[in-house]
Amino acid sequence: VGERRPSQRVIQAIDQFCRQKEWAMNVGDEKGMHHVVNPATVLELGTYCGYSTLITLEFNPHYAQLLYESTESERVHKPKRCDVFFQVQLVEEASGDWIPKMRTEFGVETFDLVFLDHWKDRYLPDTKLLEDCGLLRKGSVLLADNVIFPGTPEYLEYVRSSPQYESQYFQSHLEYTKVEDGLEKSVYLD
Ligand SMILES: CCc1ncnc2c1ncn2[C@@H]1O[C@H](/C=C/CNC(=O)c2cc(-c3ccc(F)cc3)cc(O)c2O)[C@@H](O)[C@H]1O
Ligand SMILES: [Mg+2]
Repeated sequence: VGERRPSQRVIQAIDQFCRQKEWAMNVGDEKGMHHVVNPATVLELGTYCGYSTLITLEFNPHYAQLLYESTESERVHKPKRCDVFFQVQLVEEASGDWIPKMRTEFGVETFDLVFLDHWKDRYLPDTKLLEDCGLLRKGSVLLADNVIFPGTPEYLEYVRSSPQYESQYFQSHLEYTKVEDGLEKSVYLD
């Protein structure tokens, strides 16, 4: 998705390294989102090392630098209005601070897909923030990693009990392991 994200060879190298040498918290090659959605405007919460990305929010400068190096994406501090399709836009800020600015700074009306993979206790507050900022539309998809392990119980309870979402669990395994984990896909019904 987008010619600027790390090449498939980089992804394969990351997977091989994490399987054979040192585990890391990438969504991984088994869970991956390719079989779940086909988005246009994507927000990722928690870049980590840029394994999966389009507009991505990352507040740790070390991880942000990793993405710049691996995708030549421009260092975005004051992002101009831009066509977010097929571009990597990294915002080195906390999601809670920047979600309210998405429309004015990026000209984003609504997101087709939000991939939640940052601190697990931020999934629910950031989802509510996206709703309050009007950044979700009928059909927007929230895709959440780690809903079983490490687990996001409050978020899961919310999207599964709220009449505003149609939720579906895609069972898989914690990246590079045999531990159960999975992705929760929640479609916003508005
Ligand atoms: C403040 C809001 C906010 N704004 C912007 N950036 C933010 C942010 N909050 C966090 N970040 C950045 O996102 C990334 C964090 C990701 C957090 N992910 C897991 O904790 C995780 C853990 C396991 C696991 C743990 C323990 C085990 F034993 C096994 C597996 C497995 C997984 O797949 C996991 O995703 C880092 O780059 C943060 O700098
Ligand atoms: Mg994860």
